[in-house]
Amino acid sequence: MASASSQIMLSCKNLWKVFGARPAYYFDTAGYQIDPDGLTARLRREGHIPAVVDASFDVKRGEIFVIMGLSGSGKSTLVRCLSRLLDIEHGTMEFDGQDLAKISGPDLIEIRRRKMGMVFQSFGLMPHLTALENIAFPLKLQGVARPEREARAREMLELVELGNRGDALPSQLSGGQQQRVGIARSLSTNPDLWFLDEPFSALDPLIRRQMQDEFLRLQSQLKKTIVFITHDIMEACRLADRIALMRGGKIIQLGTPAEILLQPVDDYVSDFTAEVALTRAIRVRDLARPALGDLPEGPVVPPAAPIEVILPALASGQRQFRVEGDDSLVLDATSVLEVLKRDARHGLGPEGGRG
Ligand SMILES: Nc1ncnc2c1ncn2[C@@H]1O[C@H](COP(=O)(O)OP(=O)(O)OP(=O)(O)O)[C@@H](O)[C@H]1O
Repeated sequence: MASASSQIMLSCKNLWKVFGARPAYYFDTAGYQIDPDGLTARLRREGHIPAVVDASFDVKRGEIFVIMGLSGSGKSTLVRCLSRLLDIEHGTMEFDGQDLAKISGPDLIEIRRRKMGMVFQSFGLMPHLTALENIAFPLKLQGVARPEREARAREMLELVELGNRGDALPSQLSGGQQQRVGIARSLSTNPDLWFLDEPFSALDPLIRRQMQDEFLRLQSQLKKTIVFITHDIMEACRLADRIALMRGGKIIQLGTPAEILLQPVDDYVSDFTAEVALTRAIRVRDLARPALGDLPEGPVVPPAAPIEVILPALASGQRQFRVEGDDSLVLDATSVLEVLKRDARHGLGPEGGRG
């Protein structure tokens, strides 16, 4: 079995990023124990912006790790630190056995070019290059020969289902198509760590939803390690394996979507999640419990299905459900009813829910 550490691709401890006149001043005393709340207050008092405050987390191999928070909470700054577009003031970021914070010069360029992929909200395509040329561009920077990079770019175009639009310029493509090109470009170098900063925010809601489905389809094939930023809780709950919720530079809760939705750490988090219809966002496996004694007769439900799928059976009196593929689990009507009650309190019925 793989060791726990090999399942972690990026391990961050006590990261700080501060904007202002002399941020380093506050961190350069060896051996001094930082009091995060005290230091944050002092930084603010003294005209600095603590944009990332003492952030610690691990990103596991193959997971979609979503960083979520309102505007100004520090999401982009954190990801810019992870990709080393910004230098941190304090902390460690272990990636591939090295402290990313300590790498510089050509080694850093190499890591960014070969091991990291990035997609931004503003698609960032070069307007005078075709879709195919845009996708091949990072490989050109790596010195890959033309036939090889074009073959790879064609493969990536197929992957994002734009195989017939390789010759189009960005201006000839829709927003969703441009973002597909951006995604294909960032994947052309086969990165180990894939950063996406609000990649679908500029798209209208319908296209956005399609792109989310597309993204999940891609991920089920590619199994990349992904850090995905969004300010949209619904998007976070749809896509994330785990969510880090930021406020004022701090990670205030880190957990699976179900943990964040069902066990919010405080009122801020529960307000943040109030408009998510749990019957859609919570899955059968989130509420299933170990079966005690004989398994119930009755319907078998897929573990990944949203619990709304069992509502018709619940309405016709079914009280227990078996979980497909795992005979040790059952789902009880009582736990589902709790979720229904919470949705009703927030005006989110099974039909009217927005999640
Ligand atoms: N280059 C900079 N100089 C000074 N302050 C900055 C700089 N970049 C970001 N900030 C500040 O840091 C804080 C965090 O900003 P950041 O852009 O990371 O937030 P965000 O959560 O990504 O917001 P949004 O969703 O609006 O992009 C904000 O107070 C912002 O004003």
